[in-house]
Amino acid sequence: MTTLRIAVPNKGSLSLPSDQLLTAAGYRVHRGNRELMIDDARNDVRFFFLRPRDIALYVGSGTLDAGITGRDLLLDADTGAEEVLPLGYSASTFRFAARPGELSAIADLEGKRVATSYPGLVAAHLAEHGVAAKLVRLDGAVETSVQLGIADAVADVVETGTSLRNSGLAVFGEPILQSEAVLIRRPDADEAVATAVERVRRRLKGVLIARQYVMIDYDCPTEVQEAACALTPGIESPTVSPLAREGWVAVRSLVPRDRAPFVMDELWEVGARAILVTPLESSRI
Ligand SMILES: Nc1ncnc2c1ncn2[C@@H]1O[C@H](COP(=O)(O)OP(=O)(O)OP(=O)(O)O)[C@@H](O)[C@H]1O
Ligand SMILES: O=P(O)(O)OC[C@H]1O[C@H](OP(=O)(O)OP(=O)(O)O)[C@H](O)[C@@H]1O
Ligand SMILES: [Mg+2]
Repeated sequence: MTTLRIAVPNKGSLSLPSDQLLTAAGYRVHRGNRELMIDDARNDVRFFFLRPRDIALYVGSGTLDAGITGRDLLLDADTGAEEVLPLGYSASTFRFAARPGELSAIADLEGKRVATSYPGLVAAHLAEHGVAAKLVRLDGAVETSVQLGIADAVADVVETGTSLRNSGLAVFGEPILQSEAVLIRRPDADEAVATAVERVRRRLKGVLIARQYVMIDYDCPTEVQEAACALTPGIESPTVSPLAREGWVAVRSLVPRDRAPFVMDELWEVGARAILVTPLESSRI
């Protein structure tokens, strides 16, 4: 059997949530001594801890089979690695910003200097819009470049907007990209690798579903069963079982965690009783 080779971010905002997700999915990624590589023999996986920016390169070239990185980093590297599952954390928007009022649309960047750590992504976006601008490639703290006079605008990751505000900049134009952590895989994998990557994808997806959903159980009279099930359609379909009590059924379904209190109110109002909500440990859907 082939040992799957998976790249995991070794630092930055992707690192901790990636470790937590993999651990919840049953993998052993704990690095007691900042190891660069860990063998998880039980799962037949070898994890490589790499800079998030480099992960798409390793996976795109087929050196590694799969990895976790940011969608923005994946597109910036443009290596042929494929996104197979959005992971929900390290979410951000990729935006243009300049001094408030100076620029208002992407076309205004014509002939201007744009600082960024994501030159591949920004060059592709500008070319798509037919805008010729000069890219200034920086490693980080991109927001400061306008104040220091080496750029007229920036293109950067925005989460809360605090970094932009602190540098006296404001976003303009349409967002370039919505980013989040993603599971990626190599192109042209053989069947054994493709199957093993699919197993990882299913495990991670199972944890994400368990985090997003809760199990709801309730009893209701058969005459309101349809109305109640409409409130709890589940992912596929609710499970309906007969109750010993004549004219009643028991229903079990998944509901989005943040909707659960509202669904409970609505179920009660249509006549459901004994409504119970239970968290999920994991799932395979
Ligand atoms: N403030 C943030 N909020 C959410 N996601 C972020 C934030 N900063 C960076 N990211 C995401 O993290 C990934 C960038 O990884 P990177 O290695 O740059 O992490 P970092 O936290 O910026 O660490 P560093 O720049 O110190 O290496 C990208 O996918 C980016 O969208
Ligand atoms: O909208 P905000 O909540 O302020 O977050 C966005 C900032 O976070 C990241 O910076 P990071 O701390 O990684 O520093 P860097 O620019 O050196 O990468 C990103 O590059 C932005 O600067
Ligand atoms: Mg950064």
